Amino acid sequence: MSALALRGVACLRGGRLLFEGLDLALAPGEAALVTGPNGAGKSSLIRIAAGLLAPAAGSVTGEGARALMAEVPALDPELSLGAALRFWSGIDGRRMAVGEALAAVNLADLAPVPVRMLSTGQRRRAALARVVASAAPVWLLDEPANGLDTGSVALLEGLIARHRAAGGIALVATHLPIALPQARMVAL
Ligand SMILES: Nc1ncnc2c1ncn2[C@@H]1O[C@H](COP(=O)(O)OP(=O)(O)OP(=O)(O)O)[C@@H](O)[C@H]1O
Repeated sequence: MSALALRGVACLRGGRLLFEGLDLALAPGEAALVTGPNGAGKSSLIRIAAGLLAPAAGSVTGEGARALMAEVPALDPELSLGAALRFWSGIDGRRMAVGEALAAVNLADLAPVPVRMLSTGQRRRAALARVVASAAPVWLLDEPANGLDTGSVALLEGLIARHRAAGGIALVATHLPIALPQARMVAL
């Protein structure tokens, strides 16, 4: 089961109120697209939903594990891509999921290559593989399309669609166009 609900959420950063009174309820299969100009608070909202940043007001509740794809992928640059992903999936008890996740983002061939040698778009897809491997029902994606070419954006859209079709939830912050059919729009 998956669910994510934000009620009356306000965000204060560095003494500035970025937004307030934000309500959003996502049920299984639903998605929301968070948009807004630079500095509007998109990343902050994703961090609030992840439980990494406390809202100044309101609450975040939900059901199911949440997987965060942050702007900087937390993958050890010195490890091979496969080993770096297995570190995290091992913590989730899902080491076996790495091969399938790498194939899902078209990076299977690069599993032996050190993370530091990956290109910008490959790093982004590697971060996505970490989310896929987690099998968490709630995906929190911060600028997932940054650095992706057209084909990789289509791949990202397909993975989100597959995740939703399986009952997952996606909260996506982006300043680039991403096709998320019937997504709620959250304009900051
Ligand atoms: N740790 C912090 N302390 C104080 N202010 C911060 C902190 N982190 C971010 N901010 C400020 O909060 C505001 C919102 O930042 P955030 O990264 O959430 O915006 P964003 O909408 O994701 O922007 P962008 O489109 O540029 O990525 C910015 O003005 C930023 O300077």
